[in-house]
Amino acid sequence: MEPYTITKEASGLLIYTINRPDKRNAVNDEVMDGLNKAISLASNEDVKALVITSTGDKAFCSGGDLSVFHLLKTEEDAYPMLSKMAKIISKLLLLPKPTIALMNGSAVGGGCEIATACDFRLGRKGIKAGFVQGNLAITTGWGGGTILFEKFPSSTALKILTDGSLMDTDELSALGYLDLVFEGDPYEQCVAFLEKLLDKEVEVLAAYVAILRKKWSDSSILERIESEARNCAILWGKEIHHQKVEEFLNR
Ligand SMILES: CC[C@H](C(=O)O)C(=O)SCCNC(=O)CCNC(=O)[C@H](O)C(C)(C)COP(=O)(O)OP(=O)(O)OC[C@H]1O[C@@H](n2cnc3c(N)ncnc32)[C@H](O)[C@@H]1OP(=O)(O)O
Repeated sequence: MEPYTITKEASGLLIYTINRPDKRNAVNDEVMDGLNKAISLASNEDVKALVITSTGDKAFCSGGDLSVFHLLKTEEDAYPMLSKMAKIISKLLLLPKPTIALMNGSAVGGGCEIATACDFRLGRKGIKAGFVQGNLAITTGWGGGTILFEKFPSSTALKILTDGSLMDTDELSALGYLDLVFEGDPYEQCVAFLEKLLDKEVEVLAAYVAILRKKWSDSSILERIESEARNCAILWGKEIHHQKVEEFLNR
């Protein structure tokens, strides 16, 4: 089974689908590489927006693949993986096209980091989402914390990160984290949400998005994201993190 698919729709949408439902659509190196490829393809002039979603209805993305990444023991082991995905999420954040996280299932850990980097988040009724990294004695490491502080009031972002809890769609909507809570077919709901956007010329969409991207590219956000990855790597190398991951894997 392919770990991801990339499809171009006649509507102008480019759809990146994580296809690892047996692992709750956890991110491994192949998923990272696929996302990087989709982001590059989204720059093509016939693409109006990039949608990130996944297979099944249990999980949008459960973050880093713990069955693989738990083998990374030291800061030096972990940093290359964290920095690789942080660079991809930075590229997603600054993509000169609108981006949509179509959350067909729960988003946990790095799954929330991917969703937070998108311009819009559409969540299926009944899903949950949470930045659980703190429960694993690490922080976000792919840029999600930096971006959350960029997009939300600092007290809201700090509460979400330090709580580390899974929030339901009512809580996520109250925080302004979800732009739509939907029922029914995710793709149909996504197209309906984007109906007016998809009716605009790609140059108009790109020009509006450029205003937003410039705000970030003028700041030091890329350096701040890299610093987040480095600090996460330091925590990653500590024994308490490995104990917490073992607890999950042996639950
Ligand atoms: C890498 C760092 C990155 C970062 O932010 O920097 C991170 O993402 S750190 C956070 C890593 N993610 C997690 O801690 C989430 C772990 N998963 C869960 O909490 C749950 O699985 C959940 C809530 C996503 C779904 O719960 P549900 O009850 O629906 O499913 P199960 O827990 O029974 O899991 C089913 C199946 O999937 C495997 N699985 C789930 N998540 C992961 C994962 N992140 N990596 C690898 N495998 C995962 C789980 O082991 C089960 O497999 P099975 O073989 O059936 O035991």
